[in-house]
Amino acid sequence: MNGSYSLSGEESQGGARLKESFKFVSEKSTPPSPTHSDQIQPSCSLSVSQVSYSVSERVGPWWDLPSYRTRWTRKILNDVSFHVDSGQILGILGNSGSGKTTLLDVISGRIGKAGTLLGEVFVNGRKLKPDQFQDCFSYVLQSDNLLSYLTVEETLTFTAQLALRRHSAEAIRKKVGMVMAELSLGHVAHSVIGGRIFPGISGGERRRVSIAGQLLQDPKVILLDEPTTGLDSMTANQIVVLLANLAKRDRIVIVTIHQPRSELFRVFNRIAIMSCGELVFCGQPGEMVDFFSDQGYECPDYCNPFDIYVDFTSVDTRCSEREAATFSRMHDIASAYRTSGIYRRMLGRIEEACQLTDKPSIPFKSKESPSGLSKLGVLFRRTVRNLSRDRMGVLMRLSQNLIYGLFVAFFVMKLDNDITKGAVQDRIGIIYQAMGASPYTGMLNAVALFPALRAISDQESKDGLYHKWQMFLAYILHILPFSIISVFIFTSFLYWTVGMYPEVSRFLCFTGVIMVPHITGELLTLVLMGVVQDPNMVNTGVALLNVAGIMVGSGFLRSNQQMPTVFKMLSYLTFQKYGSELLIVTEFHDLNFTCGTSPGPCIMDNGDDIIEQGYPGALSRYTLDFIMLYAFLPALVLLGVISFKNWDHLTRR
Ligand SMILES: Nc1ncnc2c1ncn2[C@@H]1O[C@H](COP(=O)(O)OP(=O)(O)OP(=O)(O)O)[C@@H](O)[C@H]1O
Repeated sequence: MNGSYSLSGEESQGGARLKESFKFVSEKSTPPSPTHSDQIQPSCSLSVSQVSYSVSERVGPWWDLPSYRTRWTRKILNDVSFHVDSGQILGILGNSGSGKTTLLDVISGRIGKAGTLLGEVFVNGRKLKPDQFQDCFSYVLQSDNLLSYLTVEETLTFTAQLALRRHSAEAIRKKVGMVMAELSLGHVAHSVIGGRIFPGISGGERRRVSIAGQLLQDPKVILLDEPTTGLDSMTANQIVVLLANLAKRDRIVIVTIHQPRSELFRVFNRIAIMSCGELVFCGQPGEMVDFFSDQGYECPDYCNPFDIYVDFTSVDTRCSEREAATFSRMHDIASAYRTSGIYRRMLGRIEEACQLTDKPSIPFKSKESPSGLSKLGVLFRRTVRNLSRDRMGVLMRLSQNLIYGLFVAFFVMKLDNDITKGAVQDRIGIIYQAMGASPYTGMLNAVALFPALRAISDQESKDGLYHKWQMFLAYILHILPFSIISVFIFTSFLYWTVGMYPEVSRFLCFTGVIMVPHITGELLTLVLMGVVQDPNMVNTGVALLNVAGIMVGSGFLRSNQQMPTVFKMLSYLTFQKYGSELLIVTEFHDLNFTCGTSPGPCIMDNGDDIIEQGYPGALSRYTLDFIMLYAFLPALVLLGVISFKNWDHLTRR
């Protein structure tokens, strides 16, 4: 080879050196000199030493019982070690499933407890304790979790308010301005992020906002999982160059990347290649060319070295012969790397960092987190601002109960006091509908709005900004005014249109009762979302619970006195029992009926007879029923806090 790699664009200092190193390959000359960043005394170092991660998996699917019962241990990471200093950007390459994300999860301390983790992570030669990972690394996930209706500046300002306590509003504004300038976001500062159904900033800008959110806490080590996925090649390049510039400002940047363009070869200070959970190479770009050439795997002219070296080290599983051959090649390359000077030098640097007598302290992210109450306030304001800008969402929220009320009113028209004209049946029908349907509207709201917020809180809670239960509480606080107004609109229309008991105090009681099933439907959905990820499953669960509650508790399908004891006992656990009893009393107490033109006395001429027949003693339990009904709200809030607080600890993989 005659040093003929086609690296287009103007040559930087590193680029010139790189070209040289390509020539070295063909001439089998001395290894390349260290890069500029290697010569500066680093202020921070990250060493990953002999990290292995394995999980125990079932061999077959659940419908094949014998294999399902058998387990095998799968090694996802195998003895991975590397060392990076501040000022450097490390690019981790590898084919899909090679373990790149798992490696970042391990480094950032987010791997969970499902598998067995061996090895150590050192920062500045100091071994990190489990509770220190979160405070040390910033992690930008593959997908951007941002609130669609906020502007770029608002997004970053709220993040800053969650992360930084001792900063005044002016200091936060300055900090946000600086970070936006660093990431070239000034021109979109007042643009909304955007979502699936309305346009906002571009994909590349969204990525930069995600990165900017992390920079607000001044991390020394930033990990990014495939930040260029889904971006066009030019934008992807710009992102990597930007990350390299971030690294130059005394940070460590580690980035996993698929198919980088060949120009980026000179941008990375270190390149690692992963295959089947092993680090088959980790070194400087020039060293990589030399190493692969020495093994007999030269990169042909005009080819992208990234693609070629990843291909050489990937295992092709399309057929068993190819798999055996490519696995053996990968194994040979990995073994050669482990016996190479590059690997020895890297181990030497880890040892050096760990043996320093005067080790610098661990550079934690800015930990001036505000008090729990302040965080709740920021989360509440952020949620309100985001959701209140969703015009359709707000309109639907406020009108959904009313639309439902229109159906009922149109169907019933006007209530009569004549028993022969359905005076009792129509009233019970309306009460049944109002009790039975209100939880569903609440449930639909939660399923439509909460998953996006939960995704954000998943990420931000792992970043240490707040706890998930705080986001849950902020969401509940934000729904209260909406729920109150929406139910009030519904009951005002229905109550007076169909002609229920014409007394304002009873109307208010009716509204007060209907409020609870509506909010309970939403709360129950949120509580289940704390433990179940799939919103469809939550939907089904809440719907079934509501059906069961109305069946057992309301007394409409079967009289409470006739129910078997077990159902009677269960009915006390349903809000429908207290709500239905209250609505029956509110409507029927002291209501006089007529019996049309039939001769003789009415079988029932007062609503109190209905109450005594179906709900004996309900009149005297009126206040107690109200207390019991409203007790469901704090109980569910408490359950939600517990579920959001604890479920993660139990289920983290
Ligand atoms: N907890 C787990 N249990 C079982 N298998 C797992 C677990 N975590 C990861 N894996 C498996 O480990 C392998 C590596 O996954 P990982 O996501 O780290 O790969 P990757 O290199 O990031 O892939 P991609 O580039 O496609 O994102 C995959 O085959 C994945 O299915």
